[in-house]
Amino acid sequence: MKKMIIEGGHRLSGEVTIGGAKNSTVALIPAAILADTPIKFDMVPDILDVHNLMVILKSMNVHSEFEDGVLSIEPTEIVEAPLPSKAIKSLRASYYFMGALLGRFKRATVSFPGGDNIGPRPIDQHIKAFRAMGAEVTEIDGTVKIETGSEGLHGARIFLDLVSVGATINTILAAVKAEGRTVIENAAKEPEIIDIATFLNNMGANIRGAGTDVIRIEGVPTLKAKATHTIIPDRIEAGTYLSMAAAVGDGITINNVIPEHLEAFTAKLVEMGVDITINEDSIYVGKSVELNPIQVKTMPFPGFATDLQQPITPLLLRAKGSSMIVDTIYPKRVKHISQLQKMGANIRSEQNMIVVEHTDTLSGAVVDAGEIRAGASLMITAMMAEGITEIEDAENILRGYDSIIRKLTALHAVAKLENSQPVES
Ligand SMILES: CC(=O)N[C@H]1[C@@H](OP(=O)(O)OP(=O)(O)OC[C@H]2O[C@@H](n3ccc(=O)[nH]c3=O)[C@H](O)[C@@H]2O)O[C@H](CO)[C@@H](O)[C@@H]1O
Ligand SMILES: C=C(OP(=O)(O)O)C(=O)O
Repeated sequence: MKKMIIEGGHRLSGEVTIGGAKNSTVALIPAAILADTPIKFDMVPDILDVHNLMVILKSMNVHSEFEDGVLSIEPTEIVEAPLPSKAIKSLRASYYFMGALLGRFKRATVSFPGGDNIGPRPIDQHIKAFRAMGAEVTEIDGTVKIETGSEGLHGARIFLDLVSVGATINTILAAVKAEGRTVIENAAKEPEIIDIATFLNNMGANIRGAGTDVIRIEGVPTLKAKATHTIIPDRIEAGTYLSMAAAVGDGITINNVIPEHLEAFTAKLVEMGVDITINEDSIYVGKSVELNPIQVKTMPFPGFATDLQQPITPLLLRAKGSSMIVDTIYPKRVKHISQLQKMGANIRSEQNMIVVEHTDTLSGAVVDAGEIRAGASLMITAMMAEGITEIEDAENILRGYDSIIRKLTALHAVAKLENSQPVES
C-alpha cells in the first residue's frame, strides 16, 4: 500500500508536460495483439495501468518493453492462456481483451474487469455487440466466456442503447478483423476512440467515422504496423493540472495539450474568471484572484467529462458562492466528498447533485483516494490546505497520473510517496 504525503501552502509555478492519454493507452495495448508485426507506441504514460497490462500480455507470451515513454510489444508469438485475474481486476480496460482476443482467436475468456469504484459499471452493451456479431456469450462466476463458430465473427449493425466509450472501442476491436461490415450507431465520440481507429487504420484496418456517432468498419484479414504510433495527450491529466494551476498556481504553462479536447472544461474555467491563455498546443494559467461559482453537468464528449468533475472541485471551494455538479454519467461518483469534508471543505451531496460552497480554511488530514479522480481532487485540496495531508490508497492515483511526483515537484509542490515499492512488472 502506498500513501502520498503532501505539504500544503506552497504556491506552484513553472511548466508541466502532459503524457499520453491513459484511456487511449489502455485500449491500444490490447489492440496490439491484433497485429501480425511488432508494435511501438510513443508518449506512453508511466502509470500502473500500463504495467498491469504488460503483466497480462506476458501471460499470453507477448513480450513487451517500456523505456523512456516508448512501449514495444511483440505479439507474433501470442498463445491462448488463462489471463492473470489480479492484473485483470486491477483496471477497467482489461475488458478490451474481450474484443481483441475475439479478433485474434475467435474466442475469449476474461474475468469481469476492475477499475474505479464509481458506482455500477455494467458491460451489457459490449456483450450485446459481440452477440450481434454472432458470438455466444456466457457469464459464470465473474468470468465472461465468448465463443464463435469456426467462421468467427461476422459484421452487424449495432445500435448502442447508451453512449459508451468501452462498448464502442470493444466493438471496433472485435469488428476490425470480422467478416464483412459492422456499423456502430449511437457510438461514443471521445478523442481516444479516434486515436484507436487511427492506430488500426494505419495498420490496414478500414474504420470510418470515428469521432462521429456512426462508425463503419469493413473487416480485413491482417493488420501490420509500419510506424510508431504516438498517443494523443491525456485531456484528463491536462484538466487536472489546469485546475491545480488555477487553485494554487502563480503562473503555470501546461504543455502538450490539444485544446479542442478540453473545450467544455476551459469554457468553465473562463466562466469562473480564471486567467487562461490558450495557445496551439499549450495553455497558460495565471494567478487567479476572484473566482465565480459555476454549474457543471457531466456529459459524453464533447460535453464536460465525468473524469474531471472531481479534479475541478477544489477550485470550486475557492469560488465566491455555491457551485453545483451533476454527474449524469456516474451519479454515484462521490467518494471524494467525505474525504474533502475531513479537510474542512464545505461540500455535500444532495439528491444526485454535489453542492460545493466557498471554503476559507482547509487543513491537512489523513484521507483515502477511493478512486483515481477522487485522489486527484484530494491532491489539489491538499496543496490548498494548511499542514500535511496523507492520501492513503495512492495506488489509485498512480493508476492514471504519469510520473506524478516528478511533475509535482518540478512545479514546486512538496509531495512524496511513502511505503512505495517498485512498480509490479
Ligand atoms: C478505460 C476508460 O476509457 N475509462 C473511461 C470510460 O469508461 P467506460 O468505458 O467504462 O465508460 P462508458 O462510456 O462505457 O460508460 C458510460 C455510461 O454507460 C453505462 N454503461 C456502459 C457500458 C455498458 O455496457 N452498459 C452501461 O450501462 C455506464 O455505467 C456509464 O453510466 O469512459 C468513462 C466515461 O467517459 C470514463 O469515466 C472512464 O475514464
Ligand atoms: C474512471 C476512470 O478510469 P477507469 O475507467 O480506467 O476505471 C478514470 O480514468 O477516471
